[in-house]
Amino acid sequence: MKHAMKIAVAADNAGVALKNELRDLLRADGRIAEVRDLGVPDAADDRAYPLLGIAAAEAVAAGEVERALLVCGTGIGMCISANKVPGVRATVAHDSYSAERSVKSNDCQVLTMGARVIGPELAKRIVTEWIGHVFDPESASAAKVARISDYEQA
Ligand SMILES: O=C(CO)[C@H](O)COP(=O)(O)O
Repeated sequence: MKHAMKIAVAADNAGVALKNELRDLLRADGRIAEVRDLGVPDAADDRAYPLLGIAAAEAVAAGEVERALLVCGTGIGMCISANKVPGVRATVAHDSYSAERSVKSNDCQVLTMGARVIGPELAKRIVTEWIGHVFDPESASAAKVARISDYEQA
């Protein structure tokens, strides 16, 4: 049987509506074993994006989940925050090709999006595709990604 992925989702109050839509989409996707919602639950919760983004990235780094999907207003703050966690590679992407290459070229475990940048239907399509992409450790990209890890560990 194919391994079913675990994924964390999180957002600040600017991204929570889109995060909740994407969470529900992922929960209905048979390729996902578990969708862990780290919050915020609704727009009344004004916790700042770094708290949520770092918590999700730490879950990735700890191996509790394979991937994380993070939403804020632009996706940028979540991306910066997640990338501060050692071992985590996060990208903001609002197009199909970038989301695909973030996995295949860069072995990114974290995708971030901006709810003030992208509409829900396009975001859903990109996320559905993103889940299907896998990094090939035998690919020519692997040595390049390893250089990033080497720098981080030096
Ligand atoms: O988009 C955000 C961070 O990148 C966040 O949702 C809003 O941040 P703010 O503009 O600093 O309020």
